[in-house]
Amino acid sequence: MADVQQHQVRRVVTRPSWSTQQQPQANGSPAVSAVRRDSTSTPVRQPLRPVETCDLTCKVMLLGDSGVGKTCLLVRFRDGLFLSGNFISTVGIDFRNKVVTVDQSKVKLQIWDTAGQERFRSVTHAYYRDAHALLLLYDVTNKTSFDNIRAWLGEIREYAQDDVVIMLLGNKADCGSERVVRKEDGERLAREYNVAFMETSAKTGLNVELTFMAVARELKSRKSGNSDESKFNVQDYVREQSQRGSCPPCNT
Ligand SMILES: Nc1nc2c(ncn2[C@@H]2O[C@H](COP(=O)(O)OP(=O)(O)OP(=O)(O)O)[C@@H](O)[C@H]2O)c(=O)[nH]1
Repeated sequence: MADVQQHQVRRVVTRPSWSTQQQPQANGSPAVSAVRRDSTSTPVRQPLRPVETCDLTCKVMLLGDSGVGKTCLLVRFRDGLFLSGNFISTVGIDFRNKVVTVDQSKVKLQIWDTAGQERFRSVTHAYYRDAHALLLLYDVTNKTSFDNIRAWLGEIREYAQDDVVIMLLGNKADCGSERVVRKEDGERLAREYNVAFMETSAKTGLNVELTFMAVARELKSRKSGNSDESKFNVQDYVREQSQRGSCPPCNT
């Protein structure tokens, strides 16, 4: 699978960093106050922000060729920003958390941003097995990134759990005149592999919330095993919501 772009600079080197400081306390109680000393050495009590407790933690991985927009999609979802300008390629793997609310339940999404470059593939493979959901991106302005999707799905079959939730995303949908992959081609490929499909834009925010909320809903319904909720189907949900043309309310 060829890397599709050359890059100027490297993003900060990141390593798999499962920091316990970002986890809620085991007993769910709020964190205690910390003591800060000011310039006169008088102790000043500073309340720490309460640690948010969650009903469910899901590991979501972003996959796809280098340059398709994985980091931008994550940043758009988590911070509501678009990283334009020079493309800085991810090195290795990194993760960010975001808590969303699904039907009164707090779902923590641990979103792993992987390097798309081939030389990091062996590093990222090691993380597939733990993932509950995989967002597989191609760039609608880059045919090679689309053609490589079959190879990515092969790797997913090899390294991920059989029941992992997979969503195929055609990113950069805002690039009208540069588009070389038609939406119908993405839909057809998704149907062939029986995975959910959406076109997204990290630049405009198109379908970004919807993507992550659909994943959170699917994983929550699987976890709950509740007869009504277990009827939830991520593909139907995505289809319905995209036809409505708007994102459902998502409380973050
Ligand atoms: N127009 C447009 N540009 C985008 C979009 N998403 C990302 N880009 C641009 O595409 C380039 C690559 O984006 P990244 O998010 O760094 O790509 P990546 O998939 O994380 O790349 P690697 O870290 O190398 O795997 C950047 O210059 C972004 O500004 C989008 O939705 N629309």
